[in-house]
Amino acid sequence: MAKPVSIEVWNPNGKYRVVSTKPMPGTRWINLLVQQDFRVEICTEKKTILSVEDIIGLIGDKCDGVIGQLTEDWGEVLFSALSRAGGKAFSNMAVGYNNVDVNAANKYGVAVGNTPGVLTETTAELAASLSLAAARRIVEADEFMRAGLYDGWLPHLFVGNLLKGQTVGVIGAGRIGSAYARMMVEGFKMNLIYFDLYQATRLEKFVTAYAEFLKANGEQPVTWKRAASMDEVLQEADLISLHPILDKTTYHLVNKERLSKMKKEAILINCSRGPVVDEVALVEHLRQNPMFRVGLDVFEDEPYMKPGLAELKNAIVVPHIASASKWTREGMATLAALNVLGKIKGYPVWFDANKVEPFLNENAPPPPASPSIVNAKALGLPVSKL
Ligand SMILES: NC(=O)c1ccc[n+]([C@@H]2O[C@H](COP(=O)([O-])OP(=O)(O)OC[C@H]3O[C@@H](n4cnc5c(N)ncnc54)[C@H](O)[C@@H]3O)[C@@H](O)[C@H]2O)c1
Ligand SMILES: O=C(O)[C@H](O)CO
Repeated sequence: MAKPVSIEVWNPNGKYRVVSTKPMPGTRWINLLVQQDFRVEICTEKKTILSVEDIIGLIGDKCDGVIGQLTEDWGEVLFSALSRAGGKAFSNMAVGYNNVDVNAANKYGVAVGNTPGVLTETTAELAASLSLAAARRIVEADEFMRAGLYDGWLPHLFVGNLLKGQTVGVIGAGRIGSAYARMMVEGFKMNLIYFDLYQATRLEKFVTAYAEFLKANGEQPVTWKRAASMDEVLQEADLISLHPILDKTTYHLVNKERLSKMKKEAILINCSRGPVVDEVALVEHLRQNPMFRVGLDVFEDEPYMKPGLAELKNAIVVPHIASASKWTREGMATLAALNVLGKIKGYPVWFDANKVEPFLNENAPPPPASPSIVNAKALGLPVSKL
């Protein structure tokens, strides 16, 4: 028997019932649902990570849709509970959906939404921040100052790496990986090497055009290369940032063997998902190679870190905040709510999940569509022609 959980209710007499497993930033997402006759229930439980049992309690006997979080285990048990309650729609408030068993959702005919398009630049900016912080040893230097250890300028004090002219490696050059690559190439004039299963044509065109611009201005042009293998990136790059999705093919993509292929003074950044890196092997590698540095936003067993990581000076660790800008988080909440709203109202799926601007315009009603449903094809859902 599921325990009762505390909730906040908006529009108690609404025709449709939608549950959000967490309070989400902004109020637009609530207003949009309320305007369309939805009763909105928001779980206000203090506990950060809700269990499957907690969520079954929230779903109850009648529930049309749920907005959930990447910390929750959306599998067979939850989708069957949602389906029994008459539910048709679920949306993660996240672009990544490795916490969702999409096959189970398909089995119960539940649409699964995610929130691409609003996280790209914000997440890439955090990866760039970690890159600079690691290259210039900013966290170590900050701790040193606060500890009262600074007693005057010294030629060797906190010497780090110059990024200009070095090579940035991107593994997974999709939306975020490409945005990060552009920032590092354009901002710091780094050369690019990337590995992805698909060609990043727009990124390649951008770097080519930027190289021509630099050359025309009498500056050293930047270069780019699509690597034939991931190992090529590991061997050649001075700074490597991981941006693939997490699935069976990317689990422990960076392991002991691959770490050993990287330059001794390389920097590794992970703003994708923790299990993409074998964190035990990483801790050992950081111990053995004090000049190797990492910047991590995500961890293998979140919210925990593997033993030893927290003590290492050559690691910068932040708590999964890559998407934490106000605009992005409010946008994620809006897109997640509209995914669920659209499916329940019988709207089609938006024609391009990467072009979500019309849904974010606060001065106009959103298009009558679900912005991004990952199993639209499997469920045979119609696509908007707008
Ligand atoms: N830390 C955070 O807060 C945060 C924020 C946003 C996204 N993310 C994570 O970042 C991921 C990527 O987001 P995105 O919007 O750029 O997605 P995306 O789908 O646009 O890009 C992912 C890229 O990874 C590539 N890829 C897949 N398997 C690969 C493999 N085996 N080797 C190399 N490349 C591979 C794909 O071809 C694709 O180009 C999300 O799935 C999510 O897990 C994390
Ligand atoms: O996948 C996502 O959207 C992120 O991890 C949230 O920050």
